[in-house]
Amino acid sequence: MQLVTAAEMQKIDNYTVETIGMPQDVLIERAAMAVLDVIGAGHFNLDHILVLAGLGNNGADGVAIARLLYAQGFNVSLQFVGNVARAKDAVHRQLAIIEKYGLVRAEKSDFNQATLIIDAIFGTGLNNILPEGLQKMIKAANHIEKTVIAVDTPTGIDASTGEVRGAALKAHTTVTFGYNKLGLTQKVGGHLSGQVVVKDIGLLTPPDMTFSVPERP
Ligand SMILES: NC(=O)C1=CN([C@@H]2O[C@H](COP(=O)(O)OP(=O)(O)OC[C@H]3O[C@@H](n4cnc5c(N)ncnc54)[C@H](OP(=O)(O)O)[C@@H]3O)[C@@H](O)[C@H]2O)[C@H](O)CC1
Ligand SMILES: [K+]
Repeated sequence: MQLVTAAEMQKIDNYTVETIGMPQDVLIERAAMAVLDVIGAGHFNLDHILVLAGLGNNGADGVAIARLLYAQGFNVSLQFVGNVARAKDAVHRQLAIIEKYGLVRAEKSDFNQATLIIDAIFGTGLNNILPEGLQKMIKAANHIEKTVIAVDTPTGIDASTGEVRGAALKAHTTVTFGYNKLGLTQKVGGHLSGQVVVKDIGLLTPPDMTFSVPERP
């Protein structure tokens, strides 16, 4: 099995989008469908699903996941985490679509109501310690031991090293795309990621790609 760092995954993402020409929104849709596959295959309590979406492409995955769940009739709440004005274009495109679906973003969600939390706040683009407010929210969520499915990486875990950036949301399951991330197998990331499911979403690896981690059997 090949493990990758965040930078290597970014290179693969960019190659697939820029060189191969695969639209980013297609990858985001396939990522969302991959998470629904895992939800469908699991024994999760789906009575009230809370999706936490951030301002990067991880958040775009989360908004797409909320849309797919809503379209299937699930009781799903979507809470945006961060300043939506600073969100990436892919997130704005997904938010515009869910408005047409009639799914209204929740301003403030009560974690206690949720039976399942989908963590789509930060993924491989995490590049700094988490803001204080988010650290507090994560510690509170960990304290009530809600079932969490992490999208690509548990928020707060550095995908390359497994270190915690201030706080990290403990996941029951992590659905990661393309390749398993080194940070999900070591340090705190190795403990907080729960069961890691690697899903193919159509990412192509550059032919001249070199990996910093030797492939494991
Ligand atoms: N790229 C693709 O084709 C696909 C990506 N997938 C998903 O995308 C994420 C990676 O997306 P990216 O936008 O690079 O990163 P994140 O979503 O993790 O978010 C990073 C953004 O958040 C800001 N940021 C980072 N760290 C912090 C922090 N500690 N505090 C506050 N804000 C932070 C950062 O902003 P900067 O201005 O600092 O750069 C980013 O905007 C990947 O994990 C997948 O889930 C698709 O699934 C497949 C296609
Ligand atoms: K995440």
